Amino acid sequence: MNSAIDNILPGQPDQPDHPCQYIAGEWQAGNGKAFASVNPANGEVIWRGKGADAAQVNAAVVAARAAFYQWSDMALTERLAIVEAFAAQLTANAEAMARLIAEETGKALWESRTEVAAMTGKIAISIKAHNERTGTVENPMAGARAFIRHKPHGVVAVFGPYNFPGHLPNGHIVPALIAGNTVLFKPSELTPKVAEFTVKLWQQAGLPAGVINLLQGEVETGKALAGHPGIDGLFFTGSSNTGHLLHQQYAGQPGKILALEMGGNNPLIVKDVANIDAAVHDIIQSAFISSGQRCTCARRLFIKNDANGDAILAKLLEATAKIKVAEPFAETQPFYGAMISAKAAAAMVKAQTDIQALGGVSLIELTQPDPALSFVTPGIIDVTKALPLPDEEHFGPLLKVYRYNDFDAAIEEANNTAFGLSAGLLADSEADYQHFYRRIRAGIVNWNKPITGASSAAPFGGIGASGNHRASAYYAADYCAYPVSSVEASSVSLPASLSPGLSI
Ligand SMILES: NC(=O)c1ccc[n+]([C@@H]2O[C@H](COP(=O)([O-])OP(=O)(O)OC[C@H]3O[C@@H](n4cnc5c(N)ncnc54)[C@H](O)[C@@H]3O)[C@@H](O)[C@H]2O)c1
Ligand SMILES: O=CCC[C@H](NC(=O)CCC(=O)O)C(=O)O
Repeated sequence: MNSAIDNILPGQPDQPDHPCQYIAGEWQAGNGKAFASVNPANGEVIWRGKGADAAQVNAAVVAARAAFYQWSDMALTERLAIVEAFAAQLTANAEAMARLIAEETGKALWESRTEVAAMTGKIAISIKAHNERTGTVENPMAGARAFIRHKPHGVVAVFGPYNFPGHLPNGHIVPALIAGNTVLFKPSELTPKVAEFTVKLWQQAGLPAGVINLLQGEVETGKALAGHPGIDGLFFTGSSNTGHLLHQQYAGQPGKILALEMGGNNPLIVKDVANIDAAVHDIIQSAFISSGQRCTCARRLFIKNDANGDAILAKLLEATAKIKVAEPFAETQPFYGAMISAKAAAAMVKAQTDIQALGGVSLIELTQPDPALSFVTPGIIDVTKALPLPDEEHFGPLLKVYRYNDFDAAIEEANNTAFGLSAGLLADSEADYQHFYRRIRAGIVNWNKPITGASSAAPFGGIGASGNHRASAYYAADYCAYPVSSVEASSVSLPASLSPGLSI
């Protein structure tokens, strides 16, 4: 196989019918609806293709099923050699992948590079997690051997979001393959180009035909895959709305494993912090990184109604006004680039207008300078007098500020959400943190650190409307395999004494 990068780059806009589906080890054109990927920073179409129709979804499920025994029967070391070859492909093509992510998502190049690093880092972490969490244990037993082992589910579907088109699907795909599953990958329709490149790297790594299948397309493709009776599990990262639909769809099917990684309406409380610049840094990293397009981003900031709170807010406004927002490839890199689409940017402007109508007072107005493009400047809005607000995730750089007098009341309001992904406290007092930790309900709880930038070496997931108790990242190993308990002896033998009432 030729590893020259020209041979593995994804399709271009002048190839509307290019083979963008990868089924049974063959690239083929989609037979479904045409769709396109747009560079959000300049509005140019960068990729065109046709979605997979129901017959292609079925063919991919059949291919994944056919490949399952070959893949799961392989020695773990053999599977790992291929997964590590994928890591090597990623490393060799890291800059191309980072540029693609920046081009397709609008994410600043510096940050896109960190996404690729997270993808590569995922390999060693997933191998460690597989061995640690789903390895083999032998327990002592007289006259036999007792084992705890783990088996792959079979054929699993992976659904990815647009905001980390490489790293987050990779966070399901890598542990699923290590465990011995075969995979059907349905990426976001907003980022098909990154998905195509990723799967080409798997192909280059020597993954056997059918072990990974790529099904590109819009919502119809997603529905056809999620509803296909031939899959054994579905690992989803995306919005809470879609996750809830899938949860309903999977009701009454206890035999299928469903892992849902969804959004949040994440709180960050600030209380009595001496280092105001550091607090402001952590607030900005929490609220505005990736133009606020991270599931972990702080959406609600609770600031104490005192002189310290006033000083932190004043500095926050000053620093936010200076945040550089620009083209992802700008020579002097911006803090963040474009949002995913002009439509998403306009939705943030509308969210702000709606909150203003409910009594919110903008301290810094979020703006979309050019309605044809996807750039938005960060906004901060005081909602203290606008409560109660709808409990929604606004997936962009709009931070809602609540001024509070009482710490417990602030924690109560922080918990006043159906979501429960990330939460944080910036405070100098450890006793305050211990109290906060005991009361707050979230899957990620940080103290004096940003609430974004979670480690792949830790579990990553939320409660409530944020997830279904199947945390990803380090704990992804858990949902990629099921435990099997075995008692084994090399021959049958009569026990030394028979149970009462039995004679043989
Ligand atoms: N908890 C996490 O780990 C995490 C990480 C990243 C993003 N997110 C969340 O993801 C969201 C942003 O991503 P998004 O807008 O791409 O999510 P989305 O829910 O719109 O799409 C996710 C995937 O689901 C597919 N899909 C959409 N509707 C479907 C349906 N009815 N049936 C089957 N498939 C369907 C899409 O094509 C896509 O592949 C935000 O809410 C964010 O908080 C969560
Ligand atoms: O947008 C949501 C993901 C945000 C990101 N989380 C991770 O990268 C989790 C780690 C992993 O899955 O390996 C963040 O916390 O910024």
